[in-house]
Amino acid sequence: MQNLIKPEVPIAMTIAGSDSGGGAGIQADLRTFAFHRVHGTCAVTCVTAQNTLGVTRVDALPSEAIAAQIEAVVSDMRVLAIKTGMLLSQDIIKTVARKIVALGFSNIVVDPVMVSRAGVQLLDNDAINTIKYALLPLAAIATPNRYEAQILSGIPEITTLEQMQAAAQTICQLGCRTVLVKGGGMTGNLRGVDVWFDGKRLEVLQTETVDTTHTHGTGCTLSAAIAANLALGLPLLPAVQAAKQYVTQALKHSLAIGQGQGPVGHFFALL
Ligand SMILES: Nc1ncnc2c1ncn2[C@@H]1O[C@H](COP(=O)(O)OP(=O)(O)OP(=O)(O)O)[C@@H](O)[C@H]1O
Ligand SMILES: Cc1ncc(COP(=O)(O)O)c(N)n1
Repeated sequence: MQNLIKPEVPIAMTIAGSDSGGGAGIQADLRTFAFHRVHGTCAVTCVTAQNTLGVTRVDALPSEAIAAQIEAVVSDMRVLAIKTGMLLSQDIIKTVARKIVALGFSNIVVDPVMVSRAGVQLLDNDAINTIKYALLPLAAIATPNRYEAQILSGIPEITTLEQMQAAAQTICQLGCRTVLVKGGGMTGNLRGVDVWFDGKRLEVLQTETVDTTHTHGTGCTLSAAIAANLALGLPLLPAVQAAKQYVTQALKHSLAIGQGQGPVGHFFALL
């Protein structure tokens, strides 16, 4: 039988939390990597008890356990891109940042998970500052949502395209190579419009607005798809553009499962 997995299959890693409901976090990231034919590895940072209605409990793993997972993978496999997701505590963020520095990785996608789409702050202020000053400067791209962009840029309320663009420019000054301010949480005709900035060039990324409430996991899926595309060798902007197309398709095939916000459909091409 033909061996379908090529020995040179690209490898990516997600450093993120587990979502028991399977819609976001590690579960969404690994499905996204698989869709892109990228071998997915992971370091689990925390375990959430979560479903389509929300999170009922979060348990963090010890920082040493997270560092050991990263070490086990990178000491054995050639990881080409990493994405970070829910890092939960200042201690975990510092551990992950130290590991990234020590390994000298550059294809780092930082999804600065701090505030849910509903606007609920998930991290304390010390942890937020550590993301801002220790992790973001290591990022090839940071992907804040509307609320995270408000915190990172200091713009109190982002409601217009001009404010998204100003936020992207300010966040870039924190030291990340590029930034994508995501517009899933915007309203009206800005819903689903993202702004990308690389220090010089501002791009507005728009596909189509998908009219669905089943949007759980869009942020995780987008950042994982960017990491997969970087592992596949795409330059930054094309990696983001392709990832946005993927999320749009996944949203169009989102799953109306559970009683709340269902997840996006990662494997639409197989349906
Ligand atoms: N209804 C939609 N139609 C089209 N694109 C969307 C829609 N909702 C979100 N997106 C896109 O999904 C991607 C993720 O952005 P979003 O702002 O939803 O991130 P997030 O808030 O981190 O995600 P989550 O809601 O999962 O926490 C962005 O590219 C955004 O434009
Ligand atoms: C474990 C975990 N990580 C991240 C998110 C946010 O996900 P998203 O912003 O994609 O909805 C989540 N709900 N659960």
